[in-house]
Amino acid sequence: MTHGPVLDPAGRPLDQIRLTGVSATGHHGVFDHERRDGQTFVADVVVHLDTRPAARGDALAATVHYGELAQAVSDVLTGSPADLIETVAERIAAVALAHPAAVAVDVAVHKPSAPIPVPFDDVVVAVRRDRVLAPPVVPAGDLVPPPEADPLPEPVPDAAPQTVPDPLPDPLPDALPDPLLPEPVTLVATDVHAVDHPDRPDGGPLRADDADDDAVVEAEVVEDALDRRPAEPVDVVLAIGANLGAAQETLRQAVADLDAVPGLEVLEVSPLARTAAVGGPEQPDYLNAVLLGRTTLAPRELLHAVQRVEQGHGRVRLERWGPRTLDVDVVAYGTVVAATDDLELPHPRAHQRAFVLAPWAQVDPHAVLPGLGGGPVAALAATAPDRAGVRWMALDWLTSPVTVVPPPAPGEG
Ligand SMILES: Nc1ncnc2c1ncn2[C@@H]1O[C@H](COP(=O)(O)OP(=O)(O)OP(=O)(O)O)[C@@H](O)[C@H]1O
Ligand SMILES: Nc1nc2c(c(=O)[nH]1)N=C(CO)CN2
Repeated sequence: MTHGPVLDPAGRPLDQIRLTGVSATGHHGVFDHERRDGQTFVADVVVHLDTRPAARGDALAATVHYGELAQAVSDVLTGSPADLIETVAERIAAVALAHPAAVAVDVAVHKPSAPIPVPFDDVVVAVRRDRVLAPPVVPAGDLVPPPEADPLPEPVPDAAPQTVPDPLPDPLPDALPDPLLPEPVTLVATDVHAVDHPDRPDGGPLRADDADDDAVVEAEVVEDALDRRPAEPVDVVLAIGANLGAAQETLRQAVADLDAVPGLEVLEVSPLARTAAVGGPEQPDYLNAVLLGRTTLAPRELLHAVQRVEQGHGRVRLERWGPRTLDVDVVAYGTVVAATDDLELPHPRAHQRAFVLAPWAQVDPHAVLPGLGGGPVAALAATAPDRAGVRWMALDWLTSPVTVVPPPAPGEG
């Protein structure tokens, strides 16, 4: 394989477990005869890891069991047919990275009998994947049991510059227009002032006495800059998650529901991640995804719109961080930084949540989370405390006719 070493955080090459020449008959390919007749596929896998913890305790559990790895690789080769050996390579990478000790993996898939009309020796697709540049597919067939909660080796975002996406973002456009607020502004508490309100017939400031005369006005109408619509559409990032019911189907529907919100357009949808629940009670794994969109709604209007979508899917709030049919968070609204009683931007916990950051980095590798604690999303994903809980990503989850990730079973995870 032509990839160089993967380095540890101190810049030293990591150890490797090399498994070469695993061969099996598979049915991958775009031609009917390939699907029908099958042919030989061969895989080479190099797992990059620190083998010292295993050697220190002479403990198989602390390393990657090469026998199990070989079986899993063979299962992918013989498993559900894919058109491309690129897809097969990603599935194998996903299997290898399911081992908590694996920091990165090189996979080569050979197809020596490929239907190529000229004499040739071999054709190979070779990929390197790690926990930042994660495989965008789930392995075919059953999920490998989730890894035990062993401590992960230290992340190596700085250590493998040849493979990990550049943690420095592309320069931000100079004039990232923030039509709402001239500069990123921190609103420390609800900042009460009247603003022009788009819903008021005269467009003027909304006042408490705008309410129906017969209605009992119990609360003062309090508005702040987060109620103001932007002069131009603003880029937004939404995170969706679910771990109750038919989670994948709910998330698919939620994407459609959000796109149907007047004033909100969904532009990109991340791969679907299966993630261990973070915080709260014992609960099933989540399915999570991130949507990139554009809105003409005010931030608080957007919050209320996403909350209506949650409610439409039977969301009930019983306990903090409890299981839910659907959660939709506003992760970022342009570059606005604000903290009010009901809305914080960016979302106050987004910077530490791999279940948000990892899918976001997949759909936008150069994304930057604004605000204090923000930074390049791919780099934040690589160090987020729950990064080991991000188990699989499925690329085609919106369109695939079948469930690409088995719905989490109650108590599982
Ligand atoms: N950026 C934001 N996106 C969504 N909700 C927010 C945001 N900032 C503040 N909130 C407030 O958080 C409240 C609780 O939201 P929710 O019930 O979805 O929390 P949660 O999903 O259990 O936990 P977490 O907020 O940690 O994701 C909402 O009623 C909302 O007013
Ligand atoms: N894996 C995962 N864990 C969570 C999630 C979530 O979406 N995914 N949402 C939470 C509250 O929003 C709390 N914990």
